[in-house]
Amino acid sequence: MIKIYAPASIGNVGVGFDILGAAIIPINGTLLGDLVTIKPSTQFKLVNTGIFSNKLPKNTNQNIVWKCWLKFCQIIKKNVPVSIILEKNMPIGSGLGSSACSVVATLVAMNEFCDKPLNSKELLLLMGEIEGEISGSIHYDNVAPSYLGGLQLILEDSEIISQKIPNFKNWFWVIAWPGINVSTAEARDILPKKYKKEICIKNNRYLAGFIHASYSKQPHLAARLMQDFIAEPYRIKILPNFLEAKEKIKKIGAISCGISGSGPALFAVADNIHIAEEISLWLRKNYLQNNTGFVHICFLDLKGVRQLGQNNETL
Ligand SMILES: Nc1ncnc2c1ncn2[C@@H]1O[C@H](COP(=O)(O)OP(=O)(O)O)[C@@H](O)[C@H]1O
Ligand SMILES: N[C@@H](CCOP(=O)(O)O)C(=O)O
Repeated sequence: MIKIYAPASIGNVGVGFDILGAAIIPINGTLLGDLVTIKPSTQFKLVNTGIFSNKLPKNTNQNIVWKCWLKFCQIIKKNVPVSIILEKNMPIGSGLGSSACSVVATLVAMNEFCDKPLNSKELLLLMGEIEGEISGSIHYDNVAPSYLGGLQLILEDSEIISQKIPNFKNWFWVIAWPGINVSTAEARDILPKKYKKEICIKNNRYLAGFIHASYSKQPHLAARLMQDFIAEPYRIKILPNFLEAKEKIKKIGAISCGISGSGPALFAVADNIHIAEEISLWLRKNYLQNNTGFVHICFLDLKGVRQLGQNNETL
């Protein structure tokens, strides 16, 4: 039996549309991501469990887990009959890389189960391809951090797809999902096809500055540069409470705040636990729209995908 956990992630991280992604884990150590368990079987079987399993497509052939299994078998040119349990703990269309969690956990589990026929670059390419089929275009900013951990800079170079960059150890990442869903494909569709030269230059300057500040250990500069000129101005119209919340969170003391992925989740960064707790409390009272919503204070998850034992301890 192989049991794999893939963590939730924050796509874009404000300044890096489709270029930066961060894997996260609540500071209390609870797992925030999907779990996939694979056992040998005589034919393909998929059982969905977990709090958000009732939101998955009813038809197995529409579950990404099935798509991952099929593509994996096609690539290795072998039919591998398995029984899969998907523990769907991440809400779909939340802005926390829910589909990426399922894709990463399934492909890593299949690869382990088959004694690693694919190397990590081949696996990541496949993860990006499947994520692209769901959201309309390939973007690695959820699958790369969920797979590799930490804060990932997507390079898509001929040799290297993504690399980890330094992070600030005292940053607390508060994430809030209000309990409603936004389709990533739709939130990508509303973005302009073209941007003005000034916006491109400004965006390049801020992103380059953020990477520089991360390497030269300047947290306040890094936080100031975490601004989104590409997606946020267009997505706020589908996230009616976001701007108000951002203003309030900044007043409480967040050093940065933005839309997580394509929303509706948001993230805020605080450089001390007291401010993080105050932000978390305010979000719980004011940003959640129903009792399925949640708020977590997180660290970056530096490990990324991992194998778990029977009792969910990391192996
Ligand atoms: N295992 C799965 N996890 C998440 N989404 C899935 C899964 N299987 C199928 N889907 C479908 O894929 C789409 C994912 O939507 P998307 O908005 O991209 O979610 P997210 O932003 O949370 O990754 C939805 O239409 C959903 O029904
Ligand atoms: N860069 C993507 C990230 C989407 O993340 P998700 O968690 O909303 O799927 C985008 O902004 O479209």
